[in-house]
Amino acid sequence: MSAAQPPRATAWLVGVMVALALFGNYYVYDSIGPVADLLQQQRAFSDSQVGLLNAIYSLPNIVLILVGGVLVDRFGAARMTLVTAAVCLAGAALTAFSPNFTGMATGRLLFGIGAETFGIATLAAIADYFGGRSLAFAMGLALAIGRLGSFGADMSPTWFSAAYAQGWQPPLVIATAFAATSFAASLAYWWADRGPRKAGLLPTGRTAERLVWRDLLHFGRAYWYLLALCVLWYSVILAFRSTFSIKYFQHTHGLDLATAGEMNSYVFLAAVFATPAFGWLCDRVGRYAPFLAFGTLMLPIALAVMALTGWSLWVATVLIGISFSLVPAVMWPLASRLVAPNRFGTAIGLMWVAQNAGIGGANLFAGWLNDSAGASAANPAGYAPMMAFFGTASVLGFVCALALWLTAGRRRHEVRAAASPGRAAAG
Ligand SMILES: N[C@@H](Cc1c[nH]cn1)C(=O)NCC(=O)O
Repeated sequence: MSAAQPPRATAWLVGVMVALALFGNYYVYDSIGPVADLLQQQRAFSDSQVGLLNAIYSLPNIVLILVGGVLVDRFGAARMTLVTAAVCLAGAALTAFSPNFTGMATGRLLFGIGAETFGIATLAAIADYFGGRSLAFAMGLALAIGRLGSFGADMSPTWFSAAYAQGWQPPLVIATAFAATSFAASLAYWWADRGPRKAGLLPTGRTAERLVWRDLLHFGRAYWYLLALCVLWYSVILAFRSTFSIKYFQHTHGLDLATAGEMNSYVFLAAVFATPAFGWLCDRVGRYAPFLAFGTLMLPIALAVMALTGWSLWVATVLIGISFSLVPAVMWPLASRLVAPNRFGTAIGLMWVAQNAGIGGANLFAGWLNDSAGASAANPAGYAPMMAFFGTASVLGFVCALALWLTAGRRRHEVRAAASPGRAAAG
């Protein structure tokens, strides 16, 4: 980090541009769930095909996200944000305008190739401008605006009901317009970044984020618990919330599309406010692992409430909302405490590789389970295997959180790690 920093006003301007770019990107990410039922009715897509439209986002990133991190280090956050936003826009357009499933799937593939590296580039952008001052809060806020995009996608059947009345395509054209907004914001960020970068006010190289291949697997036990938890928790929450939950609410709880989308969206809306608030709270209290364990426990309880009781969907929605706000708010700062600072990039890259494999696999497996059991409005019991799968994975995630707590998350570990980041890895 250079001693001089960009002016605060410039930092916040860049923060706003990056947050806007994330908003559009997360809207597109979550744009498939609301049209899942329409794709089945109008284009006769199976659940496996719908699952594949989201899985194919994750699958290339099992490898590419490692390359993406290196490219961000080499070419800088602004350029990579711009380039990847353009790739995402092309992918969203291809998804919306393709006449067949293969074209749509190719569009989602392209979007996925751009979007995960875009995620790293935007984190790096915030680190460039807020390193050493309000970094966690700024990252929490940017993530929160991204969640607002996910909320918008879920609310879209209500907000853009006329578009949905015309069929599956107009909602995806709207998603393309949001991808264009994301590209425009990335362009504005790239433009605003030129001055401070030329003036030498930004880091010239992020060696701490560079991948060191020979060190790739040399992390402490606690890190591996966190990685396993990241895979299990994100696989359940994203495969369920972003792909199958709206359909599940429609078919098993008798909600119409707009109400099901709204119900799903409240999880994201809660996260908009709660994610930065929980991050702030953990920083104040100085404890992470207990909050993480609590957040992960909420997920299996929510799934059990949905699958096994006749309770209002509100109960499960509140529980998932807590989990979805708390776990990401704690996971990324905790990761920085579990590994040495100069290996943080490698650690996140590896976590996202495994996370993408998990999300892709969970989407495919859940779609296959639904198809095999004939899950539909006429056969709501057919969703039971999918819920059992998600329930089991989320319980295993909680077990990993407990193991992490015992290994490196006791008060003495966390106090020591605060004094010297990365030391908890030894615990
Ligand atoms: N690797 C991303 C996956 C993602 C989730 N939503 C959009 N992309 C990630 O983990 N991001 C952090 C997050 O919690 O959104």
